Amino acid sequence: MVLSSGSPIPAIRIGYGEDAHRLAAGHSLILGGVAIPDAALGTVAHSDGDAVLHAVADALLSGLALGDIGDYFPDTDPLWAGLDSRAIVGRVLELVRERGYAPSNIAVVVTLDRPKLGPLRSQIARSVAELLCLPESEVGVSFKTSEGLAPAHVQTRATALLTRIAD
Ligand SMILES: Nc1ccn([C@@H]2O[C@H](COP(=O)(O)O)[C@@H](O)[C@H]2O)c(=O)n1
Ligand SMILES: C[C@@]1(CO)OP(=O)(O)OP(=O)(O)OC[C@H]1O
Repeated sequence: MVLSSGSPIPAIRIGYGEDAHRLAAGHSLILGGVAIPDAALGTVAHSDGDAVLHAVADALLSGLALGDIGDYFPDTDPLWAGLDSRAIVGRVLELVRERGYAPSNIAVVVTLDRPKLGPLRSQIARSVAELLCLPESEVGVSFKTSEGLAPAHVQTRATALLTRIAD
């Protein structure tokens, strides 16, 4: 199979996504589909504010030049208020598969000062992996602090490797 340009359809494609949310008291903190216990601050967002899943979804979309989640779930649409971000990933996975690709592995970096997330690494990786129908071993999750530079802020970055599964 070739593209209209005459180039072969790529067997693998790389995607990259980011997200950031302000943190405030009285909001929940959900990362990768996991509700973080004992978080003093949570994300201020239109949806459930899951910055890990937003970055992962954007990474998948960008790998196929399909825009970003705001194109599919505008934050001006009341329909998406409080949206469970697992639904965003589910829809994005459908779009990826419709184009003949599937995610092979994902790497996520979360920059957050508190709480310490290391003890939840496996739970978050497993949750993201389940959403993408991947083994846990294919989802890498790293945590960083901002060294106190952004204590009321969560920042996420994700890369996705997409592999062609159909012509
Ligand atoms: N919310 C976080 C942030 C970081 N960690 C872990 O702490 C270690 C040191 O982080 P630095 O930003 O100071 O390099 C690192 O091993 C992180 O995994 C964490 O568990 N939770
Ligand atoms: C998820 C959406 C839609 O509810 O809103 P937010 O929760 O504010 O999150 P953001 O990362 O700004 O992505 C835009 C929107 O698609």
